[in-house]
Amino acid sequence: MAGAHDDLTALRQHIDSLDDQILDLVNERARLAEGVARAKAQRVQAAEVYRPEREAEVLRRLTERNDGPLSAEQVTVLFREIMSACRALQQPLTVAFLGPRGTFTEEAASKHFGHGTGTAPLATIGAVFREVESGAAHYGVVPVENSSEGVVSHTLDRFLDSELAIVGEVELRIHHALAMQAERFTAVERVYSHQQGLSQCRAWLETHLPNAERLPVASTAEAAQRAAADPAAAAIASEAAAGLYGVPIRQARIEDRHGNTTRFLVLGYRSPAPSGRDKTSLVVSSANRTGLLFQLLEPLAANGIDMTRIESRPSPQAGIWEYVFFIDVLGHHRDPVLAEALEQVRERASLFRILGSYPRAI
Ligand SMILES: O=C(O)C(=O)C[C@]1(C(=O)O)C=C[C@@H](O)C=C1
Repeated sequence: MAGAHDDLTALRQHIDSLDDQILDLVNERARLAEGVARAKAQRVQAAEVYRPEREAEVLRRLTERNDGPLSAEQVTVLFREIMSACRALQQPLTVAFLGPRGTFTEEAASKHFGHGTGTAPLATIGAVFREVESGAAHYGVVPVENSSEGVVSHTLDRFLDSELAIVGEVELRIHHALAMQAERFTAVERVYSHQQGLSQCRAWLETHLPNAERLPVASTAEAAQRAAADPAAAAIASEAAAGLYGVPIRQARIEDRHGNTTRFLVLGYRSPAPSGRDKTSLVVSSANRTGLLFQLLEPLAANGIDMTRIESRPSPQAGIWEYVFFIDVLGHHRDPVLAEALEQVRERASLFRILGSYPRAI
């Protein structure tokens, strides 16, 4: 036994000595980041602290170099937090998100910006846009689509009358938990969640709570708040929301589909420089005519551009049955081939706006 104890002591001493080195190195890195901030401040043009393209480059380089035992995901989480702390030394940033606290959007904002960034919950998607437009927040995070439930149309529509750019995207695996005060499912008379939460757990609810009333509310976090106040209610929410509002989790991971993922957009003023693996979002429209969509998209196909998404929405200005198309393609709008293809689309469209080029989600 004495041998095992000695081993443990020696291992911990070794860990202590590595921790000392890590601490010194992280502080040395932070001093360099402060130097970067001073260098940026001397340039009139590019004074922005947050550089999504540089952060993406750092994370990609390190995950490629990593050969474990830490996973690529763990390395990403660690280095996002290191950069978040370095960024906070340069300038404290505020990120508005679709609240209240405990929403998946808050989780997406923390995943992307790390915990060194201040976050502010806003009640609606429109309010997140306004908070960034007014300068009250530096950036905003809003949901845009879910892998099982489709697009969040309000987010797309809001871009039609906003000057804001897309500066990033975040993908988050969504795990829903059933949280409630009661210990037995038979005590549950109603289940609260966001409409998407109720839909994403439909089969589970049919099996386990067939008789409970399903009540959609504004967010999964609000559902957790309601379950905290009502002993006959359950909430479908994140484990974080259940913990935050003090509602016991009775079953974790009740979503019907295991790959359930939501994509969020990061809103800001200026979209970043190329990172090498980017996506570009645009909105286009034109007077309705035969073959319109084909004509608008033809330059993308002809130039070998990969389209990852297209959504059509009724145009708010034009007559009925006129549409605007929200399109995502791979590449940065400054890449010569994509720039040429986009120019050809612009010539064919009556409405054409690049919403932003930004690093693909990591
Ligand atoms: O390289 C920069 O521009 C920095 O400001 C440094 C740093 C980093 O910590 O690596 C911090 C903030 C930026 O978003 C990108 C990277």
